[in-house]
Amino acid sequence: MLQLRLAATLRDHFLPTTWLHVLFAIPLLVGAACLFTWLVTTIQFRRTVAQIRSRSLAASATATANVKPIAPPVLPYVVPWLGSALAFLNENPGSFWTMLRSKLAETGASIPVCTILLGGQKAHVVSSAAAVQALFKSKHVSRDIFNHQLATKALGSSQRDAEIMFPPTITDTTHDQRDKDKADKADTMEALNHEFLLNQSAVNALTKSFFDCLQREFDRAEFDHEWKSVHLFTWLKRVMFNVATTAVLGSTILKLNPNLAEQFWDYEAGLLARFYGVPRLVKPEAYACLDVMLDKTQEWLELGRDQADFNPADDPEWEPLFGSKVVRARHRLYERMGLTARGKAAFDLGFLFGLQSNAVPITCWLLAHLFSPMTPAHVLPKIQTEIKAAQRPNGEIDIAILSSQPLLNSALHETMRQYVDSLVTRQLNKDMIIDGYLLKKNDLIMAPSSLSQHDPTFWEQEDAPSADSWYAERFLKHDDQTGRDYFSTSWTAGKFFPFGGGTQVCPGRVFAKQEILGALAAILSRFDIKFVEFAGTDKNANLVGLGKGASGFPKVKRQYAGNGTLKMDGDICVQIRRK
Ligand code: HEM
Repeated sequence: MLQLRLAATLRDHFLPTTWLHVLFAIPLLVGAACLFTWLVTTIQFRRTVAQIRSRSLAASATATANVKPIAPPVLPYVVPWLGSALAFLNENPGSFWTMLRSKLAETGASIPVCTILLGGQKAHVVSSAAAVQALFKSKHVSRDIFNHQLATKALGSSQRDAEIMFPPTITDTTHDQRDKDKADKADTMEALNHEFLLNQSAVNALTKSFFDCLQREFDRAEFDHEWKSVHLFTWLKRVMFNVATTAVLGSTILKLNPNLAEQFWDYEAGLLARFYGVPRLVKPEAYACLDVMLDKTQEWLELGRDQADFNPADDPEWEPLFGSKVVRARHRLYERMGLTARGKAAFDLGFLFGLQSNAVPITCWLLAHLFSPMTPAHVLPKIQTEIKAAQRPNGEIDIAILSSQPLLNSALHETMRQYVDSLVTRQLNKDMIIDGYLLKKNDLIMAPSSLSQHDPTFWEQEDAPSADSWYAERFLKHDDQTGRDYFSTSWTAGKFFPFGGGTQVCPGRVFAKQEILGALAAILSRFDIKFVEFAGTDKNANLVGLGKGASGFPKVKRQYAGNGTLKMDGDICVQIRRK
């Protein structure tokens, strides 16, 4: 009634009849198109689910898995072409995957692969252990499109530099081609990462530099033998960032840009907004520091070029200008590749992202849980005992012993399970069958860590605590013969992959574990720390006390799905003194 009256008023006073019809027809048509899309996609979804159900009944009746592959169900959507893009692009961490999980659970069928439409692009989301493992093993997937988009949109490189840095992956090759590829591979980033990041002696050298710098920072810290109140993570986040940067990239980059630590967390928080092409107007903060950081990084690279220090004669484990061997090797490779100065700076910042964006927040979350009054009281003392067992008589930490401590490892892996939110994304270079589903060439395939790492049907087996809660002992198994607990992840294959998987699994994973455990051990062995209360930020971004109750425990910051480890919104206030 109201609409009709409004139409009559508009017609009589303002608009000619034809315009009025158009004005009212547009929203009606859009609404009808959306309703139609929702109906069609819902019917299609239900039909595929029914097919999946009858397929699994047939398979179990004949006791064979030999069933004809079908296309996965497509999650119903309302807006044509856009599909689930708007829901996917929300900044409430984990919510899209929780919605997807409950939609699939409602069907009552087991659906290990489901397709979502993201702005015209089909993406197959895999969640069963078998499907994720098949993805990691496949030789017919690559990260080419993802890498190019990352380089040009998120890191700020030119198209040309992105093409040089990420040449197209060749997956179907002849014998000759394969031999040629092998020879070419010797001079790639992958080979470089193996030599300078994954090789155990390289990792140990990086860890040693990290420890040396940490030692100096801790000696410099303004803590005495008297108790002092501090917000632990505000202090630690900066210390760890500067120490890891110095150990890996050298101290000069920080001298040239003393605000790198602050700029970095804005750059980091905006990475996926830039990657998804969210306009500057909508999210100016995501772009604000990119140019400044690129300029400063370029300045640092130019200093190196002038001083010709990419190739120091004795290639030391560490020197101030470019830090570690891995960074100097990267710069020599950039030169051979012919990257522009801007491109080199963009990829160095990308490397800094890899180095910092997960290890620092994981260390903070781990400490937050260890000091939280909600964590059972035996956990922290047990971890302190394990750290003590790894201390040499002179107080130094033996990293090999530290890395083999069961509870410490379990707590670290539980923290990664809980907080790493990465989106392993590949494109299909060929039609592929995964876990009985037919996936088409050129589609995307995604393994969201959050979906698998929070799956209650897997993590809550044998009465284990809720998949959404932090449980220090989750990765401990009991050995009846020795009567001891040991740490194990072998039972989690395909369900726990904080470092991604396949040929592009994180090359920094070995160093990351040593760095996090080493930082934790160094803090707990050098300082006495007493938990006072949780802290949160008020409207003016000042830290305020929130008491000791569960509601004060730090929240996760808003971020897009897959932006790496969730960032902490909050802190803990502690009393600290030197031992
Ligand atoms: C807890 C700490 C860390 C986590 C959870 C983590 C996670 C990841 C993930 C999920 C990927 C993508 C893998 C894929 O697509 O399958 C990745 C890539 C990468 N990470 Fe890490 N990472 C961590 C620490 C580090 C550290 C300390 C470094 C550097 C020393 C590093 C360097 C890199 C690099 C260079 C890549 C890109 C590799 C490529 O392009 O193929 N990461 N990381």
